[in-house]
Amino acid sequence: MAASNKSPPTLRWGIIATGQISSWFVRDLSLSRSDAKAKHVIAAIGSSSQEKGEAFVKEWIPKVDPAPKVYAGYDNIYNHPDVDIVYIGTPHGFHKQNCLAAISAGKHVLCEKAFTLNARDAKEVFAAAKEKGVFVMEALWTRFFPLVQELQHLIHEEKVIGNVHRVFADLGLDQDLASLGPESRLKNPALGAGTLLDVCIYSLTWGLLSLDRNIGEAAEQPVIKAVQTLSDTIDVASTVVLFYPSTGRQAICTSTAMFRTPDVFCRIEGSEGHITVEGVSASCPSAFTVYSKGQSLSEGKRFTTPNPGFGLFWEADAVAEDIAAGKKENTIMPWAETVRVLEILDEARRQGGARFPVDD
Ligand SMILES: NC(=O)C1=CN([C@@H]2O[C@H](COP(=O)(O)OP(=O)(O)OC[C@H]3O[C@@H](n4cnc5c(N)ncnc54)[C@H](OP(=O)(O)O)[C@@H]3O)[C@@H](O)[C@H]2O)C=CC1
Ligand SMILES: O=C1OC[C@@H](O)[C@H](O)[C@H]1O
Repeated sequence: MAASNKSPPTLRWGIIATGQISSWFVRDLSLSRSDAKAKHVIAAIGSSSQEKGEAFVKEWIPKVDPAPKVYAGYDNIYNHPDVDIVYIGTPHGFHKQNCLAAISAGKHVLCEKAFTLNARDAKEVFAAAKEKGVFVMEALWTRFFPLVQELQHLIHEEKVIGNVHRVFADLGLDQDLASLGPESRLKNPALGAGTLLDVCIYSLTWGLLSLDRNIGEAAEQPVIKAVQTLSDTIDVASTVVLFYPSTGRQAICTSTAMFRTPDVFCRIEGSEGHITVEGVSASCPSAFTVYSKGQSLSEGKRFTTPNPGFGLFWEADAVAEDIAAGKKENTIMPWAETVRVLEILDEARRQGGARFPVDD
């Protein structure tokens, strides 16, 4: 095949919010990578205050040249002439309004997980995006890790462990919620607090991706069984069981705010063996090991791929390629998949009892 001489696309980002995930995201955008599939320009940053925005640039991307323009408030980002796409790193409860504002200004959007507080709101955002003709994606970064792509290939195409029948996936954090004020995004139900939207979404991702090669509308819809441990109205622990009646396969997807999950956070069991997945958390896998039936711990085959940053640049590259190709949604995280996952989360909260004011 002839080598392509097309240069990688350039995407100009406007960042709203300067919290933890935005800091990781801009750091990853600014990485120098020989295999980058896109050139990322951090054009502008919007924060609750000018000082906070400037401190963020100084701390996280001091060497980016030219330095991004910093603004107090988010409106300047939505309307910025040098911004192609708005990255939304606010708490869950603001995602819908931030997305709608960016879309209304004609910008593409990459919005952090959980995309909205419920499936109804996500559908509203996608309807607005469709009408405006812009690209929108939920930043479910884990799905874009080459390691996760490789794992899906080995499970579903090569069937390295035969037929998968059971999955355990956990994301637990020791969050010391008692020390946080009621306004914290981890405590305030109006912001979508609770482990379900914050971290169980990753455990669910492992269950869904391991048990079905299809996503979105093509996926088999599992039966959902859920329980939640509540503190006031937010969940401090959730267990969501996915049950696929066609074959009886099941996933046990869990989260907690009271205990940090050890490195091995997921086990995928099949008729011919099993796979363990490890990493700092289910959001950020670093390796997996495939064991054929009967193999001991030392006999498994370990897979790993280098991650020179936090691992957020893979989704950013995918977005840039999609936008350059004129696409409005991404095939790894299409709109229907975001809605499907939120419908599962809605059902888990209906059964488990966690409520958000927006539900009423
Ligand atoms: N932390 C993580 O590891 C990851 C988080 N995410 C997702 O990213 C989103 C943000 O999470 P994270 O970065 O941890 O959150 P942080 O609390 O660290 O940051 C959120 C930022 O949102 C802005 N903001 C606007 N209004 C409010 C408000 N009322 N309360 C708090 N913050 C507000 C603030 O930025 P400013 O003052 O600049 O406007 C704030 O710094 C969530 O959807 C989360 O699920 C995704 C992957 C990983
Ligand atoms: O997405 C996330 O992953 C890691 C957690 O620390 C964080 O609370 C969450 O938002």
